[in-house]
Amino acid sequence: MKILTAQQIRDCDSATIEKGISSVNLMEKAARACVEWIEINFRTTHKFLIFCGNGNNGGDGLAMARLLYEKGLDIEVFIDKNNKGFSSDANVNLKRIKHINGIDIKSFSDFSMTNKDKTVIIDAFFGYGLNRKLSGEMKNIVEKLNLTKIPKISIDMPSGLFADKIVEKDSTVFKADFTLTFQFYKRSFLHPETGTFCGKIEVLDIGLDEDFIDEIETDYFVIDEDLIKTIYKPREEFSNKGTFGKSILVGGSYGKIGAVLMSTLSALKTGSGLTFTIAPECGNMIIQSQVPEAMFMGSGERYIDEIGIQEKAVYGIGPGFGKEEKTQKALFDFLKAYKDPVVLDADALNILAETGNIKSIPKNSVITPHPLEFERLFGKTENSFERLELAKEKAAELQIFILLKDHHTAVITPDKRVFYNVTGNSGMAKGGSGDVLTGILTSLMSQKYEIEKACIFGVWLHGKAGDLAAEEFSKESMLPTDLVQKIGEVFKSLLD
Ligand SMILES: NC(=O)C1=CN([C@@H]2O[C@H](COP(=O)(O)OP(=O)(O)OC[C@H]3O[C@@H](n4cnc5c(N)ncnc54)[C@H](O)[C@@H]3O)[C@@H](O)[C@H]2O)[C@@H](O)CC1
Ligand SMILES: Nc1ncnc2c1ncn2[C@@H]1O[C@H](COP(=O)(O)OP(=O)(O)O)[C@@H](O)[C@H]1O
Ligand SMILES: [K+]
Repeated sequence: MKILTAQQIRDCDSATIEKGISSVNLMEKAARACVEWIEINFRTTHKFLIFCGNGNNGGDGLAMARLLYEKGLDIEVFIDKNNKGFSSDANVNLKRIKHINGIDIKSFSDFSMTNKDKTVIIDAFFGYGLNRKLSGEMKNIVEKLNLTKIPKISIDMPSGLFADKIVEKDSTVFKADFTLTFQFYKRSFLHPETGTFCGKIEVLDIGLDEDFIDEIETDYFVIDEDLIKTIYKPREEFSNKGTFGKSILVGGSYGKIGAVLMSTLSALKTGSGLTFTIAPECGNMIIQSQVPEAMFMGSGERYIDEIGIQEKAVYGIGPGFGKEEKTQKALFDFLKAYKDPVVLDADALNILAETGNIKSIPKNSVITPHPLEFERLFGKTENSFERLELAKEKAAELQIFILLKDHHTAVITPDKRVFYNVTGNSGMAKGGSGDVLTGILTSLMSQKYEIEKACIFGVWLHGKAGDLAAEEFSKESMLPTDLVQKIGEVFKSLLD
C-alpha cells in the first residue's frame, strides 16, 4: 500500500472530486465510513462528544454528528465559536446540524468531565491540514481531553500530528485509542515518537481515485497482505532439498548458543532445504539435540575462529557471535573472500562498526540493526525520522538493504525506497526475536526469493507469526520460540 504525503493526499482528493463526486459528498462518504466502523466496534456506546475544528476534518466530525444522531445516539458537538469561519464543506455540515433540535452545539470551553458513562470522544479538530502546533484554546482542550479515561477516536489523524514529519518535543497531540484514517497510512503513524498517539489504526476505504493512486509516485509503502501474496511462492512439488537452497547460520559463543539455535530453527521452519549451523564446539550437543534437522559444523571451542565457505549457500551471520578477537578475524577473512549477499545481524554488525569495516559488507547484503546497532554503525541522529533518512543514504552508498528494526520495522532498499512493516507486537520485545528474524531472512534468500522480496516477506512473516503467538500465549508470555512454531500457520494462511 502506498503512503502519500499530505500534499499528495490533497491532490488525490482533488482528482477524485474532478472525476465527478462533489467534495461535500466525499466528506459524507468519509463520515459514513467512520460511522459504520463505530457501529460495529462501539455497539454499547450511547453518547458521542464530537470536537470539530474549522477545516474539512471538522467537517467530517459535523457530518458524523448528524449520521450518528440519525441512528438514535446522543450527540454533543463542540466547536470554537469564535473562529474566523469554517471551510465551505464544514459549513454545509454545520448548517445541517443546526436544523436538528436534538444536537447540542457547544463551545470547547463548555466541556466538563462529569457523567461520562458509555461515552466516546471523537477528535475531528484537525487532519492533514495542520500547519503549526496546537496553541491557545485548542491546546487547552486537547490537554483536558487527554486526561479523561473516556475512549477516544481520532478522525483521519490524531490532531496535533503532521502527516509526514515529527512534532516538536513539547507539542500537544490528541492521544487516541483508535485512529480511523482515510485510504492511506500517514508516515507519522509508523514512527515511535508520533505513532504512539494513534492507538489502533483502521484504514477506511473512501473510494479515492484509483487511477490517481496507481500513477502517483512515492518511495514509501506499507507492507500489506496484497503485496505479500504477490511475493509468496507456493512450494514446487517436483522438487528436492536442493531446490530450496542451503542456509548457513553462523553464530553462538559460550553462553549464547541459544541465539544461533533460534536462527537455525527459524530458517528450517521457513522452508530452507538444507540448513547448517556454524558454531563453536561447545554448542554441538545443544544444537544437535534441539534441532536434529540441522547439520553442525564446529569452529573453535568456545568462540568461532573460522567461517568456512561453501558454494551456493546463503550465510546469516551474527546471532550470539560475540566479539572475541579470533571471531572478529574469522569475520574479516570471510568478508574478504566472500562477495555474495549475506545477512548480517547483532555482533557481526557491532564488530564492523567498532573496527570501521562497514565497507566490507558485500553488495546487496541485508543488515538488520536495531536502533542502537544502527547508531553504532552510522552515528547518532536526533529522532527516528532522521535515522530513516540516514539509513536511506547509507543503503544507497553501500548498495545494501537495511532493515531498521523497531515496532514498525522499515525495509530500506539500495534505491532508497522504504517499506514499513505493520505486523508484530510488543510481545516480541524479548531477546531472541531478532535471531529468529535472521533465520527467516537467510532461509528466504536461500530459497531464491529476490533479496528485496525476501526482506519484505521476512519482516512481515516474523511479525505475523509474533501476532499469532501473542494471541495464543499473551504478549507477556510468548517466547521467540513460540513465534517460530507459528511460522507454519502463517504460511498456511497464504494458501487460502
Ligand atoms: N479534501 C477532501 O475532499 C476530503 C477531506 N477530508 C478531511 O479533511 C481533512 C483535511 O482538511 P483540511 O485541508 O481542511 O485541513 P484540516 O481540517 O486538517 O485543518 C485545516 C484548518 O485548520 C487550520 N489550522 C491548521 N493548523 C492549525 C492550528 N495549529 N491551530 C489552529 N488552526 C489550524 C487551517 O488554517 C485550516 O483552516 C482530512 O484530514 C480529512 O479528515 C475528508 O473529508 C475526505 C475528503
Ligand atoms: N514492540 C515491538 N513491536 C513489534 N516488534 C518488535 C517489538 N519489539 C521488538 N520487536 C521485533 O523483535 C525483533 C528484536 O530484534 P533485536 O532487538 O535484534 O533483538 P534480539 O536481542 O532478539 O536480537 C525485531 O525484529 C523487532 O522488530
Ligand atoms: K483528527
